[in-house]
Amino acid sequence: MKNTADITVLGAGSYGTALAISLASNGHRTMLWGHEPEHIENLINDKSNEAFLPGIPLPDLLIPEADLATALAASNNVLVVVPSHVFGLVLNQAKPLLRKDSRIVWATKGLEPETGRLLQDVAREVLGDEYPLAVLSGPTFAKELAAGMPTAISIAGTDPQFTKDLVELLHSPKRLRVYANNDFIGLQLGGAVKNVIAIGAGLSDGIGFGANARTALITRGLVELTRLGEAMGAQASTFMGMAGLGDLVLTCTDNQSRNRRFGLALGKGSDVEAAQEEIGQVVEGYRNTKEVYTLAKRLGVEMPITEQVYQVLYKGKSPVDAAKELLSREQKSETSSAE
Ligand SMILES: NC(=O)C1=CN([C@@H]2O[C@H](COP(=O)(O)OP(=O)(O)OC[C@H]3O[C@@H](n4cnc5c(N)ncnc54)[C@H](OP(=O)(O)O)[C@@H]3O)[C@@H](O)[C@H]2O)C=CC1
Ligand SMILES: O=C(CO)COP(=O)(O)O
Repeated sequence: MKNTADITVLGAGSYGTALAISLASNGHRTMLWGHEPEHIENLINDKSNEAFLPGIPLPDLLIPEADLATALAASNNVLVVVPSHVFGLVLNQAKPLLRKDSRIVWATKGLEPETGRLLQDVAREVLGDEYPLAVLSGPTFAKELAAGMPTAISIAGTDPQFTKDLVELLHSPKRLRVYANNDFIGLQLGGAVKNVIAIGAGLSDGIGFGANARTALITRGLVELTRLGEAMGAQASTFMGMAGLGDLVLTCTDNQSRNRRFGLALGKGSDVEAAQEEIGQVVEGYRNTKEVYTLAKRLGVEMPITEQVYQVLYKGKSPVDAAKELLSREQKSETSSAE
């Protein structure tokens, strides 16, 4: 009993801990693995994750664990919540330790660094075809989820039984509403592209533009995301849900979003390094902008907001010039799908 769990979470940062708190609060024994033994020691001693979610108590059913083998042996349900740039690395570490009946779900939002591949492709390459896979995506700030504030999220995967079991584990009538979705690609893509658009919204607000500009960025960001999604085989309707419109509105409008705060700092004149340092946690959109931009170019998909965010982050363009360029684009029809 001591070393068994209903689910194991890999990644003891803000979101991994928030999801583990949520699962344990639902009455499920939840093991939370982190790669830094000292950090895990602190979780055990403090009964909270002071580094990432200060002041929020860890439920008794949440068991911090520093040994990856122990964590993976404890349960067949494995929820990966590490940043996208170490997603492949962590899966490679996990692979020899997985159980035969392991099932893998991730809440990581992003694409593989450099290649821009979806995380499902990384998972398949590392783990082969035998393990059921799933993804969680949607508008969920870790702090609110951990505090038990009402939240809704979407889930999709390769195996209907796994998806159903995950809904059972995560769903809570009081705190967390979980929507099953059948668009595995769309949910992954929504979580990656919204990071880029949130940086764009932050840039716009940082420059001093107002609600009109922010809302236009959200709306046209949704159009870009949908275009890219359709080119990759996702369903357009997915992007009107939690993982599209939902996450865009959340991260483009609220300063809990690190991507938005990163954009804000740049719009106010900080350089990339200083802005990242100021935030001190993962800013997925920084890397993801390059990957989404490259992916869009490869597929011939027009993504003007992503293109301008890319120019600011990687080509030294000033945020004001990027905004001017977006505004001075040729006239378009809003209703034509090609525009
Ligand atoms: N926070 C949020 O509100 C939400 C986050 N997400 C997504 O969840 C993912 C994780 O983000 P989040 O928890 O917020 O990030 P944080 O920056 O809060 O935490 C990241 C955690 O990952 C750990 N980590 C880094 N490298 C490794 C590694 N090689 N092996 C194991 N662990 C590692 C970090 O450890 P260390 O501190 O030692 O580097 C840290 O504990 C991201 O893809 C993010 O987009 C999705 C929805 C909401
Ligand atoms: O994904 C998130 C909310 O859904 C968290 O957003 P940030 O990574 O921008 O903080």
